[in-house]
Amino acid sequence: MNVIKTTIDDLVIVEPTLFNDSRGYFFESYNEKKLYALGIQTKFVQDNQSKSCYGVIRGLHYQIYPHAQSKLVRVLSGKILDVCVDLRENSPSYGQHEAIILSSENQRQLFIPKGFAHGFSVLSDEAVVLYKADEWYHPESERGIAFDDPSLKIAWQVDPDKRLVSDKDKILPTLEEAELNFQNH
Ligand SMILES: Cc1cn([C@H]2C[C@H](O)[C@@H](COP(=O)(O)OP(=O)(O)O[C@H]3O[C@H](C)C(=O)[C@H](O)[C@H]3O)O2)c(=O)[nH]c1=O
Repeated sequence: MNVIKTTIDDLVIVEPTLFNDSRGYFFESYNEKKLYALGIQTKFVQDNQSKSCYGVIRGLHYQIYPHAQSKLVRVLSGKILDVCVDLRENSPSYGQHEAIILSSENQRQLFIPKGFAHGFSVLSDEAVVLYKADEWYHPESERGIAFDDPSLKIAWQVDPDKRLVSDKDKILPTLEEAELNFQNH
């Protein structure tokens, strides 16, 4: 297992070690001790899983303090473009985003610290996404930013005619309008 830095501090790709043989493959999909040794010292408390068809865009979502969540995202089947927007106050990359391909082919995982809005688009016919969170779901603290906020310039890589977004996500505010309030007081 190793980590790969991205263009945004603290947002890292986790690459598990795969053991391939004539039967198929095996890998440790989660190992708290090895993640700690790699600097991801997070105690996760909840697993989420969603299935989506091609063209779905979920996000951009986050929970505000004190329920802000770190996440560890992976793809059980299919392929997604995982997008994280840095909302951390005073971050040199505030408002910037990373877009990373996660798939059941590359078996890459993405560690997303607190302070990011998270979303993904589905690039395969279907994708099943599993992600761990280090804070429980707290609906009153849920916030979001419009996936198509022009200031973010996110290229979701899906056919606009086949885009499928929830009614809730269609009316999210832009980054400029959003309530942030992540900071650890
Ligand atoms: C997030 C969540 C949702 N729910 C319920 C609430 C709704 O009745 C139903 C679907 O929720 P929602 O439409 O918010 O699901 P997504 O659009 O996939 O939301 C997720 O999308 C992006 C990619 C994220 O990173 C977030 O973790 C999460 O917000 O599940 C729960 O019961 N527990 C939960 O932790």
